[in-house]
Amino acid sequence: MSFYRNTVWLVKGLQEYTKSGYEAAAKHFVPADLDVNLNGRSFMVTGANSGIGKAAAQEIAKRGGTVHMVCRNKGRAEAAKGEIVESSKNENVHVHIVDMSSARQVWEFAQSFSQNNTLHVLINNAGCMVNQRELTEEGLEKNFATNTLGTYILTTALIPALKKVEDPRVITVSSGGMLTQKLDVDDLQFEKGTFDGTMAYAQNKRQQVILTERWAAQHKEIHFSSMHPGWADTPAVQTSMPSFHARMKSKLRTEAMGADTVVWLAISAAAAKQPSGLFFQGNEACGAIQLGCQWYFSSPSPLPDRRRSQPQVTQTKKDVLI
Ligand SMILES: NC(=O)c1ccc[n+]([C@@H]2O[C@H](COP(=O)([O-])OP(=O)(O)OC[C@H]3O[C@@H](n4cnc5c(N)ncnc54)[C@H](O)[C@@H]3O)[C@@H](O)[C@H]2O)c1
Repeated sequence: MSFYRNTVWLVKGLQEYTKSGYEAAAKHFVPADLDVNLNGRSFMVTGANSGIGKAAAQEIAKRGGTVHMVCRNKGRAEAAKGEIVESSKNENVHVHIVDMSSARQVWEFAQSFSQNNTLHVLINNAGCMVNQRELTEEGLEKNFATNTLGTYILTTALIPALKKVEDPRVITVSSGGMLTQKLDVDDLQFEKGTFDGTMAYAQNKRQQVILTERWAAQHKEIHFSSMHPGWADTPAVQTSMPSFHARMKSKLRTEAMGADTVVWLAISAAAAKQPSGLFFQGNEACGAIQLGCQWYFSSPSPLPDRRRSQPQVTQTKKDVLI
């Protein structure tokens, strides 16, 4: 990681990925965008038992949508489901136990789900930052297996089901951390050099953004987006980045703030009017990307402010990215 790139990302992140960054951006939001009745629409949220995924599931359930929670741990999933049902008064909340780091489990789940259910929106939210190099039972590096391969298999396996419905969408929760890395396709398993979990995570998040662009190009019937939720106070941040969490705690967004753009992308008519395949940030100025755009983006203009009727759209420059 370049020192300069990291510094730019951190300085702009302090201004824009924090709670105050969210509050400044929220002045331009259009509340009516989220005033949607989701009765009859079905949403799958991976990693829905905590943090951003649970907050997004809650917002969807509150509006009457059917929620399929894809979680690894049955006890935690059922507890979260209970809270969501209680707060939303919506009984259409279902738990599916799947370890997203297991390619076999993800594939088998997606096949059986598609045969028995309808799906309108897939939210790829489950993610991890494992700081030691660990392998899954299938012999894959764990961050890659969870963040990239699990997301890839679930999405591609559900594409036929998504193509059968009206207004299908896929939202992938990436991270602004991906801006610190160019894609490195030569070492997807992080076998070379000293292992760095933060770098592996940033590579995976970059891979999710590029997959989103590729899916959008290949499957025009489906609306794809990737996004950065800002810096939110969630279990992942507390456990995987304890010193960052300790320093930033008072500045971090709430889980609901982190989920806000996910929900907007998943349910609003305004989001569906955006071109498919873009990367969104949850706040207005998207300055880290703007500064990073010398390397990553073809135009110095901001990424779409998701609540404006006439957003500026910035496309990624693939030759620079790759
Ligand atoms: N919180 C932030 O500041 C922040 C910033 C950028 C991106 N993100 C992204 O947001 C997403 C949600 O993270 P969060 O911050 O809410 O943390 P979180 O820990 O609350 O949520 C992560 C979820 O993923 C699930 N998960 C992890 N590995 C899994 C596996 N193998 N199988 C099934 N589920 C698995 C966890 O159980 C949990 O429910 C992640 O993709 C993360 O990378 C978060």
